[in-house]
Amino acid sequence: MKTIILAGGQSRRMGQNKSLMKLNGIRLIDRIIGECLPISEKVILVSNHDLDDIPEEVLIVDDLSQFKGQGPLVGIWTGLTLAKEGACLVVACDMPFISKEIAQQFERVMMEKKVDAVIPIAEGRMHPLFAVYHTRIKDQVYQTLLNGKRSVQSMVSDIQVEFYPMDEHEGILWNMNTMDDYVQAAKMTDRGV
Ligand SMILES: Nc1nc2c(ncn2[C@@H]2O[C@H](COP(=O)(O)OP(=O)(O)OP(=O)(O)O)[C@@H](O)[C@H]2O)c(=O)[nH]1
Repeated sequence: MKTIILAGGQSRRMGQNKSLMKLNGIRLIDRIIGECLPISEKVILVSNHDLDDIPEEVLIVDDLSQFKGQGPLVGIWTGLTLAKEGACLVVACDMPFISKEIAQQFERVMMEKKVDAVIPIAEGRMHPLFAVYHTRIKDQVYQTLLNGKRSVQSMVSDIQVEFYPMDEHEGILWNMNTMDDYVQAAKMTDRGV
């Protein structure tokens, strides 16, 4: 499996680049790369920002196309295009507690059910920014962007999706948008920030 890490957002609600904030002394982006590298034949980091000290095996790119910076769906399309073939784990850089074992589970389900995507669902809400997508949907994603739609949810209705229930592991899907979220995330780790 390949991995696409989305880190090209503006972090307006946080007021600073979320991917560089530290938990347990480790930048969020490094936590995510560290979790994904062992299960990935290739890691594509779609960032739009200057990032230092990223492992050399990670491919760092900006969003491709005229839609650069217009949301996570643009980053997904960029990653799927560069990945070329096969299953791709998509991960947002603001999800500190993602699990490589669960990601591998998504991939297994994709193979078994022969679907375009496996997306976790918890308490009735889907979490499309920690999910596995097949590269074969990239033209549909581009068409969604051309149609003026930017939400990942709007693309999901056009593809074959298997939803993966995660009510018991909801913490894995937790994401950080605000300073309050960051304080809470720090409490959930051993040594805080
Ligand atoms: N490549 C890429 N990633 C993006 C883009 N917009 C958001 N992301 C990433 O998608 C994930 C979810 O982003 P959001 O929290 O919705 O948006 P954000 O811009 O980071 O934050 P806000 O400005 O507070 O909405 C994060 O990992 C972002 O870095 C984009 O235009 N391109």
